[in-house]
Parts: sequence; structure tokens; C-alpha cells
Amino acid sequence: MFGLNKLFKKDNPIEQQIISELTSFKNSVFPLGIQTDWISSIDVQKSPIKIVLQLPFAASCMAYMLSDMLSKRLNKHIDVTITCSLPKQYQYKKIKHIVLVASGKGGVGKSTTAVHIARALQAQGAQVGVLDADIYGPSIPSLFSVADEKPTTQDNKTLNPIIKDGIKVQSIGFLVSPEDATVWRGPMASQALSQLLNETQWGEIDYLIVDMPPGTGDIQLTMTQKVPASGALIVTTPQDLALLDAQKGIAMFNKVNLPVLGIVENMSHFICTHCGEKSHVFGKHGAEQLAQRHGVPLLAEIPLNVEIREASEHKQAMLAHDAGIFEHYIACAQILSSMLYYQALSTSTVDIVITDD
Ligand SMILES: Nc1ncnc2c1ncn2[C@@H]1O[C@H](COP(=O)(O)OP(=O)(O)OP(=O)(O)O)[C@@H](O)[C@H]1O
Repeated sequence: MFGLNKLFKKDNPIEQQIISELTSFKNSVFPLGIQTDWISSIDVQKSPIKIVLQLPFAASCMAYMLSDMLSKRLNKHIDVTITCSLPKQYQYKKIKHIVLVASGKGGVGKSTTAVHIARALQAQGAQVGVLDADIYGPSIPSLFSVADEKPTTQDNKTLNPIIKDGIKVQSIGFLVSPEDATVWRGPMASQALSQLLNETQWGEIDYLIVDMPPGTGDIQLTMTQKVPASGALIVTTPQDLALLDAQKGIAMFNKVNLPVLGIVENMSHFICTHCGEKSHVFGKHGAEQLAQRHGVPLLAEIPLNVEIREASEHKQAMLAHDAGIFEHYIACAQILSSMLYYQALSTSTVDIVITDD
């Protein structure tokens, strides 16, 4: 509460109103409001009024909506800037969070989703890595258009990740041919994943996104057990078969007590570019019902979209940050990042001091 006293001692009424609006603002990214110690500065002398927030998760794109909300409420021109600085709590080496991206069924857009969520986290100020553990079809190198590159080594023991657009990329596809990897059994695959995780020079990373092989069998289970992850994201399409397999994915993660952070429904609907009509090509409400049944959030409903397909197939072109469709990934990344912050907060040890008074 130190921050609150410090800030409220200032007697500028506009400043006080801004603080009060920010701390009482709640949505899915700020479920408990904006804490006063996240407010770095408020400059009411400037026009527009400048506010700087430093968040412990990656949600800098919330700045637009907060600027708009405050400008309307105070009837003044207010400009919010957000930076991201995660607490220095490491889950593994210098990695703060590891998130597994999984799907029960192949071809639902798991790798595409993993890549764009990674990019959305990075676009919001986080340091991000992507580890491609999909032994059946490692597509991350081609999605980042680094398929022809090979990781280098300085000490002949560890590998440097490939760095693309500021994201550190490592893939099983850089090291073994897919033909060799598809015949692996669980222990070999999980051993390869551990090696890639341990023997890559990740440096300091906020979020390591792991693209898992599709399916819910022995291989995926042993791989999950080998990685000290914060949680898993399940990607599915609205089709019955995909949903059934997504359910098996939830059961698999429950079995090993790994929190399912949420479900992403990919190819959720199609919006006609001519008339704007929304059609549910593969069915409706399936992922929503699945999420409700298992008490996990539905983090995004990503449309079937030609820009997404072209971005992954034209290899040289990733989905541009300013493409309208990218907003779906931004929104998903913000909630994911906020959830991970609150999850870590609730699991970190609290020292209880009992005093006489
Ligand atoms: N929302 C979308 N709209 C249009 N095309 C998409 C969308 N999501 C993914 N795709 C396309 O679907 C194909 C499969 O995607 P992707 O490789 O990401 O699936 P996957 O689940 O990782 O597959 P697997 O795990 O079997 O390798 C790709 O051609 C990709 O461009």
C-alpha cells in the first residue's frame, strides 16, 4: 500500500482522478485493476497528459484502450504508454515462463498459432523464444523463414538459437530429418526435447513457446513431463473430431497436473470479404462449450483467414503486426501473459509473520 499513499499524497485533482480511474478499471487483462505501483509517471503539465505504466506482463497494446477510456472519462486528451518488465522469477535457467502449445489433432493450426502468439508477446515488449518440438512435422523454421539456417555453437556443447525478428528460434528440424524423427518413441522424443531445451543458449527470456507434436499419446505425455512448463494452450478447430481430441489433450495435461491456460479456437469462423457476413464453416460454440465444461478460458476465436494462410505459406512473409487479423493474437497474448503473472503470484511462497499485537 506504500505506492497508494505515495501517489495520493499529491494534491493535483486530475492526477488523483487518473489514479482512481486506473485502479478501478477491470477487464480480462486487468482482472484486479491496475496497481498503483505499475504507474511510473503522470505528467499533467503536458498536453496531451502523459501517463507511463510499467506492467509485469506483456500488454502494451492496452495503451490505446486506456488512453481512450481516460480521455473520455476526464474529457481531456490523455496519452498512455505501456512498457513491459516481468519480475525476475525464473522457471528454468533464465527463462521466466514456458508455455506448451498443443493440439489433440494435427493440422488445426497449432504451429501457426504458436508463432503468432510468440510474435504478439514480442510486439508488446516481451523477450520471446520459440522451441519447435513437433517431431512429426517441424514447421517453425519455415514459418520464421529460417529453414536453410543451422544453429551455430561456440563451445561444441551448446547451440545458439537462430534469432529472427528479435525472437530466439530453435527446432528439432534443424538437427534431424523428419523421416528419422517420426519413428521415435516417447523416451527418444522427450530426450531430444530436453536436450534442445538444456543445450540451447537461450539467455534471458520472458516466454518460451513450445510447439508440441500433435496428439495425446505416449510421446506427448513423456515430453510434457520433461519440461518445467507454466501451463499449456490447446489449439482446436470447431469440428467435432478436433474438439474430441482437444478434450483428450485437456485430460492428458490434467493427468500430469499441468494447468491448461486456455483454449484457442482456430478457423473459428469465416468473414466474407465482400459482404462481411460471418459464417461458422466448421460448426459453432464447440470450443466455448468445451472450455466451460473444463473450467478453462476460451482465449481466442481466430477466423479462417486468407492472410494467415498466405503468411505461413509464403514463408518469406510473416503476418504483419499491423494486419487487422493480428489483433486476435495480440488479445490472446495479453490475457495469456496476465494469467501467467497472476498464476506465478498465487503459487509463489508468502512469508506469514505472526506478531503479538
Ligand atoms: N486461421 C487460419 N486461417 C487460414 N489458414 C490457416 C489458419 N490457421 C492455420 N492455417 C493454415 O492451415 C495449415 C496448417 O496449419 P499448421 O501447420 O499451423 O497446423 P498444425 O496444427 O501445426 O499442424 P501439424 O501439427 O499437423 O503440423 C497451414 O497451411 C496454415 O497456413
